[in-house]
Amino acid sequence: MDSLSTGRVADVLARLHRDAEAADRQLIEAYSSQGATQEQMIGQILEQEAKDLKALYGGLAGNFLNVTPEFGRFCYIAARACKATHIVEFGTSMGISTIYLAAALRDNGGGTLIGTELEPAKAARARENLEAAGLDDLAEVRVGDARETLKQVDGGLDLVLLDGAFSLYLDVLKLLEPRLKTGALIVGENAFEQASGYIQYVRDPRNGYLSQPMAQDPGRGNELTVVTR
Ligand SMILES: C[S@@+](CC[C@H](N)C(=O)[O-])C[C@H]1O[C@@H](n2cnc3c(N)ncnc32)[C@H](O)[C@@H]1O
Repeated sequence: MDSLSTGRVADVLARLHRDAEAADRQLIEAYSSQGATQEQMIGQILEQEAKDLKALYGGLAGNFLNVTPEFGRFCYIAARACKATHIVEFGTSMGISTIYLAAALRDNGGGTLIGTELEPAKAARARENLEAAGLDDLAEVRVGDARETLKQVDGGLDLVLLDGAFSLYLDVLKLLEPRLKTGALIVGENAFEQASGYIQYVRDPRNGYLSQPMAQDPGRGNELTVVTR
């Protein structure tokens, strides 16, 4: 049996998805009531990130902004399929995606996950949630800007999840690039074409990747990339 279907991990994830829905409801309603197109919303977020990224995410410190259960399961399946033992996650928040990925490490027989989160209070909650799920021995959550916290990462990465500030995906990828194994998977959530040049970079095969949008949740910027070099 896998850890997602039953037991402690399944219970903690069910509780966290409920908590997340309650905590983020107002924010989601506020965005949808603006009547803005998705393009406009992405544009607004990118503008805010460019102006003051720390203030933007500081203002969202009480929000989960989490992956959906379907996307979380996709991350688990991807990590199981490539028998991942070394994972990095950009954008840990309260640890929901971290739990899906750490559960895959556990079911793969062990490994290490490095997560990174700008907001100290969120990182602390992520650690508590990992502990509640019995996965804290597999995951380290680094506090601070990923452009600093991910400078020291060992090689041999099997999988990277990019789910932080939209405008930083290319910077974070470039930082991790020398540590990626051939065949490693990079899962991008909210990897939008108008942000950072990330999509253009990974879709150019000359850069050593093969990449395409995922069919899941179209419009949410889900991109699956494999390292081909
Ligand atoms: C979309 S949420 C991540 C959700 C999480 N992956 C989950 O499924 O529960 C993005 C997170 O990235 C964090 N973040 C934004 N910019 C960051 C940066 N430069 N370094 C580290 N974390 C950052 C934000 O504080 C926010 O909590």
